[in-house]
Amino acid sequence: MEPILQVKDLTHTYGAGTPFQRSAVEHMSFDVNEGEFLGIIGHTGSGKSTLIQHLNGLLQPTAGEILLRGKNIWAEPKKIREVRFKVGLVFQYPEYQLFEETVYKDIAFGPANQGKTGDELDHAVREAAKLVGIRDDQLEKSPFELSGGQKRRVALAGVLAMEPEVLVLDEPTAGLDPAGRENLMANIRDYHRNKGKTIILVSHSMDEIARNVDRILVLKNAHVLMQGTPAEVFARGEELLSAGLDVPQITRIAMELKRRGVDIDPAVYTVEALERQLLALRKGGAGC
Ligand SMILES: Nc1ncnc2c1ncn2[C@@H]1O[C@H](COP(=O)(O)OP(=O)(O)OP(=O)(O)O)[C@@H](O)[C@H]1O
Repeated sequence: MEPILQVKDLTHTYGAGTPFQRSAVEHMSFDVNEGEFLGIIGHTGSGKSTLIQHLNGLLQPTAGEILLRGKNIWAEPKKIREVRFKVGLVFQYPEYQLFEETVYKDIAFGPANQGKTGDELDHAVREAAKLVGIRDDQLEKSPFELSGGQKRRVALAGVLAMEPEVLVLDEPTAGLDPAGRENLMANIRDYHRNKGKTIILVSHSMDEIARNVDRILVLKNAHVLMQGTPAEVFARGEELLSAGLDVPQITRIAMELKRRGVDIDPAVYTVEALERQLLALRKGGAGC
């Protein structure tokens, strides 16, 4: 099946032709499959935000292409608005962009712009609110009466209400406490499971990435350093650490056990997988 999104030899240079010229993305290529949950990780300044702003045409490539269902999104620049509806981008700290007087109106802003009216608009708003755990009685409140985590849910609902084919989330859990982070990720996982939509998640947290995604893209200094399933990427734990990146806590423990001579495969990233290996070792030992 054709990938839903293809990034082909993408380069983006800020301030091209000026003394401040800087390439934030250089020759990046990768595909995103329909229904996939892709995680993007990389240290600060590695190019994550620049990359994802190309996926819905907020930034235009200096070189290379973005294909959505096989079509270059800039083939007809006048239609870039449609691309922005199909690829929904939720920025970092999106709650700062809430401005309407009620939660309902804020969620309705995007889908109304898309041309939805009447029952269709009402359904889109209520459905999106439900997906992110905003109750009906909160819809008529001012967004400013809500907690930080709830405000963020409202901003996310505003994008979901546009029913994007691809949802791109830039650090959706930044600044939330551990319970808030896990609650929001649970909503995002449910959305992925129930709607089967493609999600691209940018995160600084290897643990968050490891727990949620099907495939990982690791960026370093404007390039793709590696890509693969979590098992494939974490099998290269030493390389990640020497590139100044993190590994999930479980992988770190497994790597340390391996270093101490325990006969273990360090490419594990879930408690269950580590437990299985340790139990197998114990059984093996008991049989000796
Ligand atoms: N508007 C801009 N003008 C000039 N340079 C920029 C601009 N935006 C980003 N950069 C530079 O491009 C590089 C990549 O930045 P980008 O924000 O894409 O990285 P990032 O991986 O998202 O970082 P973070 O994790 O801190 O959000 C950085 O060196 C940054 O300083």
